[in-house]
Amino acid sequence: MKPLQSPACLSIAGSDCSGSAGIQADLKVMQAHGVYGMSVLTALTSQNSKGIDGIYAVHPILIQRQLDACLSDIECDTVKIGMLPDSKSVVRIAETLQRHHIKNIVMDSVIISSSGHVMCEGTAISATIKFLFPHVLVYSSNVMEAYVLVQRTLGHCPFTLRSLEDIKNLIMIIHKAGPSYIVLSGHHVAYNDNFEITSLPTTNSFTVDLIFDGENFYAFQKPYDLRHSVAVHGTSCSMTAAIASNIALGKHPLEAIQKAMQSIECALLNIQEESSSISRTAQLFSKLKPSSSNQTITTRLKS
Ligand SMILES: Cc1ncc(COP(=O)(O)O)c(N)n1
Repeated sequence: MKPLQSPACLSIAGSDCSGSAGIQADLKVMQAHGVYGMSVLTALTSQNSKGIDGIYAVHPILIQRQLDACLSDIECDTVKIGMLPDSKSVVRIAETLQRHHIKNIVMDSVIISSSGHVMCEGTAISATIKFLFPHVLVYSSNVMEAYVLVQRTLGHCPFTLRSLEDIKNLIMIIHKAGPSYIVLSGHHVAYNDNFEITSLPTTNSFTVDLIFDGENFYAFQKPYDLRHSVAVHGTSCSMTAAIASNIALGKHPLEAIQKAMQSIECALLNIQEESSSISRTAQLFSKLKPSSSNQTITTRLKS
């Protein structure tokens, strides 16, 4: 049988020893998409579904060496970036990705975990905006982290978030900092019929996920569901890894984002059905698209 040439994705992220977020989630999602996954570890964490109790950052030089080891050897179609613990790592990563002419960068801002733990130094956020954002193709975030990012970009957020229009303005500010496509998950923000944010959701309230491509907004409205208002551990990592995998498979960024959103929706529905067990979004990807194939998969080595 002729070997199948597999697209390759590199994840730059922290380790979640419990296997739900970070590098471990990314590799599971890439595998489920039939994409060859590589990993550059930025930090070790001790965590599980209940919370994080330790973070140990990898030295920036070792981060750079991991990157060079992968990128000098294997053709890489997409790079996915997650947890970046400090500014020195950000600068090294930005410099190394440019040196290797990496074009498709998909970024998830890992600022505060779903369990409420701070995941990076404040200076890492500023360095990300300055050194990485100008090269980012797709930036994926939730409303809260996007707000923190805008505060860091401008020194303050010039408006209070009261309506969907305010959220769109937030996205426009981020777009000016570099990313070509922005996807903002709004699962924990409830709107009323006038598209105003409400802190007292009713059965008529709804949520909106937004995509911006530099010209148009694409809004995906769905009923507000209290169960979705609490982020499931590892969902944002899985979403970004799915976008990166879809782009590696040759999809246009808009299609890649929408496909990833649909996969996450399906995964979250499965989680509701499996309410007695621990929810792992990344694991549920394997149910959506089994990657079992007897064919040999090869990666393209650099000459
Ligand atoms: C290594 C690592 N990277 C990212 C997250 C964020 O994921 P979540 O917000 O779902 O906890 C995490 N908890 N751990």
